[in-house]
Amino acid sequence: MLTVSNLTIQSGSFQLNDVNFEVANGACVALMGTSGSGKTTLMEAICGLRQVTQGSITLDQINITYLRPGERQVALVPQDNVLFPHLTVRQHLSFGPEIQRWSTTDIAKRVETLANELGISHLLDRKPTMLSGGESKRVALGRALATRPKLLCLDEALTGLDDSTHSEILELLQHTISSEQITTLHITHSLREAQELAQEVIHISEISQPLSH
Ligand SMILES: Nc1ncnc2c1ncn2[C@@H]1O[C@H](COP(=O)(O)OP(=O)(O)OP(=O)(O)O)[C@@H](O)[C@H]1O
Repeated sequence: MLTVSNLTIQSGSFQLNDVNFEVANGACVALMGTSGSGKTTLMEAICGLRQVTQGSITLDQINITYLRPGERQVALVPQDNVLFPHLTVRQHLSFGPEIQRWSTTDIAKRVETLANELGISHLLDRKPTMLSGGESKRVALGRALATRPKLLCLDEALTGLDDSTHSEILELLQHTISSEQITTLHITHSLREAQELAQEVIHISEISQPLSH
């Protein structure tokens, strides 16, 4: 379970005050709110990419507030995927497990499982420039899930896809979240998308104190 308690984040002149919410194990919560209300700032703090000034973030009862990003077991899929241009799809899927020094056999097994689950087995030797938007999204998701993180953070990860690719990736996410049994926090501006993917929709204005600039 993800528990965010009394969290305050200062980012330049922007402040997010006293944020409180939970995501139950294996559940998907959609985080909504107006543009500039601090959704990405909050997600980045959970991932360890922004410092917090007060409060705590716990994941399965472990206080991760001050851990380095790589120690948190939290994975992020940003809107623009940010794939590594020089790495193949296989290398993207192996990236996290290699950093965590998994055995070669375990890495090969995990890559095979994920590639099957995400429908990218035929793309394993390609580099990002040879992938479509939907294929790139599958790879970004695979890279995020490779080390079996406890929490998956999706920051407008479905924005910018054409209608049919959007439906295809939404379905894939529903399937993957349930088969990997992963706790998920999903930022979106689409209520329909939020309702289709998440069991609960929360608005940042409801879980924080009024913003001050
Ligand atoms: N590095 C920074 N320094 C100062 N202010 C920043 C910085 N990054 C973001 N902000 C400001 O912080 C506020 C929150 O931004 P954030 O990206 O978290 O909002 P958001 O809710 O995710 O917006 P959107 O829905 O448009 O993506 C905005 O007012 C933004 O201008």
